[in-house]
Amino acid sequence: MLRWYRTILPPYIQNALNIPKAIPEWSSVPQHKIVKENYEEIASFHRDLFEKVAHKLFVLMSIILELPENYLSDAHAYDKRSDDHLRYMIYNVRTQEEWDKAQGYSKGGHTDFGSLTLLFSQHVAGLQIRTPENEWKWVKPVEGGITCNAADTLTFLTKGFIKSTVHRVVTPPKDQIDIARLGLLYFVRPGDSTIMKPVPSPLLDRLGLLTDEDKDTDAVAPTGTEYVRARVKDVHHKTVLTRRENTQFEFKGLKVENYYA
Ligand SMILES: O=C(O)CCC(=O)C(=O)O
Ligand SMILES: [Fe+2]
Repeated sequence: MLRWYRTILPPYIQNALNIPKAIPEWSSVPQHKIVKENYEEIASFHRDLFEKVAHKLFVLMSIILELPENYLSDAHAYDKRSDDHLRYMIYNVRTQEEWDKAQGYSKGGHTDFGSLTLLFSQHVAGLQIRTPENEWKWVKPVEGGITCNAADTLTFLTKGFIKSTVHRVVTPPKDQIDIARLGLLYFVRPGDSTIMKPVPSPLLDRLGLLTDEDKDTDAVAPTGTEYVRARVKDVHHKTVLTRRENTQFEFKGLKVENYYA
């Protein structure tokens, strides 16, 4: 589970350290020395992030969806087994030529795989989001702020009512190009006990978004963990990157657009 791994870019360009949730199920996952030495602080920060930020956002969304207010938070509960993780990610200093190479794969943007991504504000610009009008906009750093991206499993659970943010990381402005860009992110994902069926929201029903199959409590669907792992495998576990812009990824009826590689 602990992975220094390549995301969609070559390792000289970008490295990530993933730290799974601090729950007994993941206690035997090997830890990097720096994580071991600071684990108490990391573990309480991890849980706080869920309880003080993600939980509240889920409550707001549940209220909007006219569901019991803990509905979405329970579906992503911190104590339940799921592949949530904190990620330290560094974009090493690179030349314009290296940025160009990397952006060949990332310029179309992407959506995140889980339900919510919390990104701690940092001062090296790079993150952009795509507006509904298909324009790219810089995400401005907000001192002490957290940028929150809605992601694909939340889109599935709400039948597209909450839409994944399409985003990308581009070359920082000229005066920041020689500064390494270190980010801290928290990925919230549905786990083993969350079945990937649309939520029974009266609002979604009134909007005509729920089909008879969506409302059939006996209909079979993958768990959050199954879906997320299939998606991770499709994007990250490869030795050769192939262009997949304008294609779709589909797993057991759950479909998303590939905007990049
Ligand atoms: O580094 C960033 O600002 C965003 C990274 C990102 O989009 C991701 O890891 O999914
Ligand atoms: Fe992302």
